[in-house]
Amino acid sequence: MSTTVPAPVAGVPVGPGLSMFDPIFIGIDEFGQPVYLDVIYRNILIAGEPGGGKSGLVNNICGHGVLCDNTRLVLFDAKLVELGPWRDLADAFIGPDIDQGIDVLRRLLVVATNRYTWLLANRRRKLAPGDGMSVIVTIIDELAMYSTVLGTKPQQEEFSALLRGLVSLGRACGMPVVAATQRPSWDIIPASLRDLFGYRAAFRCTSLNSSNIILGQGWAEQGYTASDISPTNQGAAYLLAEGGVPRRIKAAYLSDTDIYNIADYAAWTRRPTSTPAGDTTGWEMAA
Ligand SMILES: Nc1ncnc2c1ncn2[C@@H]1O[C@H](COP(=O)(O)OP(=O)(O)OP(=O)(O)O)[C@@H](O)[C@H]1O
Repeated sequence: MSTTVPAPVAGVPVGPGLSMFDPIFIGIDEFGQPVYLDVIYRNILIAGEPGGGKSGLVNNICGHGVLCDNTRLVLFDAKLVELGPWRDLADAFIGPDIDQGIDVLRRLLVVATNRYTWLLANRRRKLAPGDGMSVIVTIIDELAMYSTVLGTKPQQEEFSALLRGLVSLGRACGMPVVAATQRPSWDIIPASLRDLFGYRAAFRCTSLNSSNIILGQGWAEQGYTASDISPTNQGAAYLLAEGGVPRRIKAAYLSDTDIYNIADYAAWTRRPTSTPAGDTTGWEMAA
């Protein structure tokens, strides 16, 4: 009897695909226990002063997302380099172009409406894993660039209104939003927008007020303030999950090399293995 050893390339094992319906590992709490997020039905607001470690949390979510077989990413990064490593894996990558940002948000709202029409027709109120529809995660790194810096005032207002619409609509139809900003101020994060985020992560802030703007009014007075995080403790944050109490966490850190390694591996797992039917583009299939 002879045995055949498969060629190394043919034998590369593909790990079981992750799912956006799985909890996402993002780091540890102050007792060393692992911390997970359920991003699928909750939007996430991430804010804190520059250099506090926000991009670590954002990259943990991107890293999980690209390794999922049922997940599409839509990335907004006016600085290009923060989310740039994931750009080839995204349905859309929007740089410092507010017109493109507005177009993509409008398209996402159409997709969200289509999904609700489908849910209604199927007597359902939210998307479930067996529905066969992809999860579309929109990630915005530096929200303030689109809402206060790029474009004209009417464009910024339109961007903010569309984003508010997506944050309101997205969670039950499998289209969560992750938004990060280094400017925790009322003009960037009004309470009406903040309260639509089921998760809020406050990285180091300079004042109690900034921390309250992220987590919600009154938390600093109860002892939960990101202004007590040391400037040298990058990656530490208070994480508030809807209905809970803020929890001190330390986000897992991915170096640039780790990020590119994950992105390369994800590109390999997502490589086309057969010709798609017709001429449907990935973006159209997202609906
Ligand atoms: N979880 C972490 N553990 C250890 N070091 C970290 C962690 N997160 C960040 N750092 C360190 O802090 C530096 C700044 O972090 P990062 O760029 O994530 O901050 P940021 O809040 O995203 O800043 P910006 O607002 O300027 O984008 C990193 O280059 C890294 O050296």
